[in-house]
Amino acid sequence: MRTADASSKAVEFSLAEKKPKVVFVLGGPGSGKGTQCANIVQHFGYTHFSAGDLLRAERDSGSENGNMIQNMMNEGKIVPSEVTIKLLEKAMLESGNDKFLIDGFPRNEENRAAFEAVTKIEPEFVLFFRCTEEEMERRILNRNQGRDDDNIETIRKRFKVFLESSLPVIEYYKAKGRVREIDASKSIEEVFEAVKVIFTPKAEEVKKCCVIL
Ligand SMILES: Nc1ncnc2c1ncn2[C@@H]1O[C@H](COP(=O)(O)OP(=O)(O)O)[C@@H](O)[C@H]1O
Ligand SMILES: Nc1ccn([C@@H]2O[C@H](COP(=O)(O)OP(=O)(O)O)[C@@H](O)[C@H]2O)c(=O)n1
Ligand SMILES: [Mg+2]
Repeated sequence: MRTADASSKAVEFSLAEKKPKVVFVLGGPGSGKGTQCANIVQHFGYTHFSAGDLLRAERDSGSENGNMIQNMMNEGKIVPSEVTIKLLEKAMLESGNDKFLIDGFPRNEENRAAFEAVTKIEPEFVLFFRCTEEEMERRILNRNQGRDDDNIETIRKRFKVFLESSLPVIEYYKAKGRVREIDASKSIEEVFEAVKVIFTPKAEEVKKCCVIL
């Protein structure tokens, strides 16, 4: 039997076997990724994994990587892919679902290339929440989740990492026609209206349209 602790070879085989559907959810810190993923889960049957949440849980579990993760997060830096991908694989394999929202990943080229090499999974599409820095900063400073990295000094570092390392990943998928971009500066409800259009199967849109007619 393949377990979560199985060798990476077996895990790779198992994920390839299951061929899960993956949507990457990207956007700057505070753009609303987690908020909208919770809405998508309720309406569209996906399972949501936030790379940041998985890393924080790993840090808090007393793992040998705990200090490294904490130090990277405090600097707004991106944890080596090996660590994050193992956590994502384990979570996906244990979930039993076959549709995943992967939030805050891939955050740099190393994340992207390593995930593809290890899992052989290509995302269905990339949901990109575009938001101004001014608005993201305001949201993070009001977030009140007790996160050490939600302070102005670290926020500025995270914005820089987003521009330098994460935007190129979005550009990579844009060139492949896989990015679905949303104006995330609007209210939570307005953003979700735009999200719903993207996740609603085309046939259902036609059905709705026919009922109205
Ligand atoms: N569209 C929005 N308008 C105003 N506040 C929002 C919006 N989306 C999310 N928020 C709030 O902003 C903060 C950051 O949202 P979050 O979903 O944690 O973003 P991310 O995961 O991208 O960092 C949270 O406190 C959330 O309640
Ligand atoms: N793929 C990822 C995602 C997050 N992280 C780390 O986790 C931190 C918080 O990520 P997050 O996704 O929870 O943050 P938000 O964008 O939700 O504010 C990042 O600043 C990184 O230090 C990472 O190293 N690699
Ligand atoms: Mg988040």
